[in-house]
Amino acid sequence: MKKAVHFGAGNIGRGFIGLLLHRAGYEVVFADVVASLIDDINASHAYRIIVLDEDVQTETVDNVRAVLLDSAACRQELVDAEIITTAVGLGNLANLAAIIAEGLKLRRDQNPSAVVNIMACENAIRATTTLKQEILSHSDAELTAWIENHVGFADVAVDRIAPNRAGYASEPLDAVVERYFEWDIEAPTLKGDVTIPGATFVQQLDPYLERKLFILNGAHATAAFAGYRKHYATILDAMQDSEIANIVTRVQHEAIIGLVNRYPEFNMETLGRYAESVRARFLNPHILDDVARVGRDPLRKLSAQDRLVRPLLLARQVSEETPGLVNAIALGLCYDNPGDEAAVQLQQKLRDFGVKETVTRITGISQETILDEIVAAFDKWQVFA
Ligand SMILES: NC(=O)C1=CN([C@@H]2O[C@H](COP(=O)(O)OP(=O)(O)OC[C@H]3O[C@@H](n4cnc5c(N)ncnc54)[C@H](O)[C@@H]3O)[C@@H](O)[C@H]2O)C=CC1
Ligand SMILES: O=P(O)(O)OC[C@H]1O[C@](O)(CO)[C@@H](O)[C@@H]1O
Repeated sequence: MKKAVHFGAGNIGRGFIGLLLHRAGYEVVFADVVASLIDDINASHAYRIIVLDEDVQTETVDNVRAVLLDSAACRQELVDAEIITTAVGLGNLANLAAIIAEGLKLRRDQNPSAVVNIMACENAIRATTTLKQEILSHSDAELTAWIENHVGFADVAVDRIAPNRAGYASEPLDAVVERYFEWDIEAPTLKGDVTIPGATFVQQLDPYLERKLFILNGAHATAAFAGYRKHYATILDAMQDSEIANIVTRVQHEAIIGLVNRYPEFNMETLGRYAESVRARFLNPHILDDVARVGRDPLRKLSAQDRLVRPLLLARQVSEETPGLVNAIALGLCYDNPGDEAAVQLQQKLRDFGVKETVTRITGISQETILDEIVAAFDKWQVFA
């Protein structure tokens, strides 16, 4: 039976990537850093997916195993895997790279002719390319040459809201998800034949990736930051506040202006419909998604290449004003959740450097006009402190 190794047995790993690989006929081996999770998976070799929609449906994923990340078993699993995927969080990819490089070295020695494909299913621009660079930094010239010939690195966009168990889960491994999903895979960089029913194979990923990261994740982050500021617990609560819903819609509209200018295949109407469908997903009454989960790691979400700053700069190429994205970035700066390490660091930066200097340090934005707009919006949101 063909085998896939998936790093990160968390919400999206179990609830989406593991599921589609299982449906595609792979035995899925999860690799994770949490020992109790490994034990649970190896005790049952199966888990449930709970799909939250008007009717709640369940599906069982079986034939799964798990290994601890930094173990000999983990490296050995890579020797005969056909697919290697990750969903560990962008910041954790570097921790995987040395282990994957070591596993690929074993593979070169034990199974040299078979090809394998790697896909990093993280919310970021071209995370697989980032992972490839990290892996190659742990490889000598000989291994690098073998990797270039035998390992495909396909960038992907993955879209399915998989919240933190949302009240419906009763077993430790239950994964709760919305019904909608989309997994776009950039086909030209794959090695050999890859068939994953339900995935979409595309020639050029950028339009798909940016559409998803800006119109969905950017809007979601906005709802989370605004929701936290106005003391709501969930995205659903936040989206039912008309002021927040308007800002979210505005953020999407501005992102669309930039995307339509950048990609000839897009137009305002189709992206407008996409944005509307995304807002409907945020309003799914069965999904109780914590604003803290969706807003997690504001330093990453406010960085130059991520879901708010990049669309702002794209929109500013064609529009003089972007009040939605300016507000979203200001709300991100206001995110002072003491339970979020990056938020704590962000608040320290604000104290150390002031608002304007902090924005430049985090986002890379240096244009005075935009900085002044963000500072003004930040000041305005202090009323909800
Ligand atoms: N939850 C969602 O709806 C979606 C998440 N994503 C992306 O997927 C990634 C994971 O997100 P979630 O599943 O929500 O997070 P999560 O926190 O539920 O799962 C992450 C898993 O990775 C494990 N992990 C952390 N560092 C690791 C390492 N170095 N090696 C192996 N395992 C490690 C954790 O123990 C955890 O089990 C993120 O990049 C996120 O942006 C993408 C689309 C949807
Ligand atoms: O996983 P991140 O990048 O921290 O951001 C959370 C976002 O990811 C998702 O979990 C999946 O795209 C969204 O629900 C949310 O917008």
